[in-house]
Amino acid sequence: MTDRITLTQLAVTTPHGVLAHEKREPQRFFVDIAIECDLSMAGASDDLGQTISYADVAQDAERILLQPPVDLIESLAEQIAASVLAHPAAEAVEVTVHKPDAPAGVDFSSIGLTGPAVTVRREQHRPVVIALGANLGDRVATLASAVRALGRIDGLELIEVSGLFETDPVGGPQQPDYLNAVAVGNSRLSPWTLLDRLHEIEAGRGRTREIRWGARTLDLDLIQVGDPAADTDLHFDSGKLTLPHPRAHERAFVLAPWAAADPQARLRVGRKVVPVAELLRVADSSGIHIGPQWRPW
Ligand SMILES: Nc1ncnc2c1ncn2[C@@H]1O[C@H](COP(=O)(O)OP(=O)(O)OP(=O)(O)O)[C@@H](O)[C@H]1O
Ligand SMILES: Nc1nc2c(c(=O)[nH]1)N=C(CO)CN2
Repeated sequence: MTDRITLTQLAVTTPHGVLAHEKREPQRFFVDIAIECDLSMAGASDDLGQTISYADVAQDAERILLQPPVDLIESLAEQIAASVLAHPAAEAVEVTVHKPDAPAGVDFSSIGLTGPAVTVRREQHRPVVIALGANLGDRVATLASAVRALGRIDGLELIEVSGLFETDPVGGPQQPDYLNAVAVGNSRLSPWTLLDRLHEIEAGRGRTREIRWGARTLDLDLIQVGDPAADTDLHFDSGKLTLPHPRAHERAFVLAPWAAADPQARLRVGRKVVPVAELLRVADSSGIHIGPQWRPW
């Protein structure tokens, strides 16, 4: 991603350093932050909710600099990078912490921002769960080509794809049976960017949206982003995207392939984090059957 939000030379005078006197006597620190994220949606919508507020980033960084003294500017840079990556839209961040007045036993030029500095670059790396479904056309061929397309998304790394499940349609008008599967992986993309990529893959395989829960050549849903067991999962409703997927917890056609792809998987349901295998035990699985064999990747 080439779009960037940058904050340059955030200035804080505060005590940090290895030497005892540095922990008592405040000195100047300057921080540069460059965030890689997709700004096209916010650029089109003029909506702060679709980007990252630079004020939030700056205030978080200042709070980290004002914490009780630490030894290393590496530690400050790492903490600031982590605070930026907590924003859903951040794909990567570069943080530089300058310590121009550091006691190093030598002189640095007095022109410009000189002296020691460290730079760290950290990338987003969130677990993602994607559900696949098809009930029109050559279902196996479409789902296999969708998995290959997922594998080509820059910023998404697939780890496992479940077997196929033949499932009775749930909701909507009378329609053919579905084949369902679930793919799990890791992604550095923002969830909105990833959803856009899923919609492109659907559109490329003849997906149209006329009737809610109607028959479709391909459906790709984003089920979960982040890890609820580590409390790093994203949970919000932004209109265009709700996470986790609001109906996943009760859909055996999602839970069965998900548990097959990742037997340890967990899902946030309201305030609880519940094993997917447990949700599957209580879901109505009467219309779920093992589907045809496949090796999609
Ligand atoms: N987690 C999500 N995954 C996919 N789409 C979502 C999600 N949250 C919200 N949406 C929105 O829902 C809209 C409708 O999606 P879609 O046509 O795939 O629904 P559906 O598959 O018929 O029904 P369901 O949402 O119950 O699975 C999408 O355009 C998308 O913006
Ligand atoms: N069996 C089955 N039923 C559904 C499915 C699906 O993928 N499989 N998807 C729906 C809307 O996403 C609605 N109903």
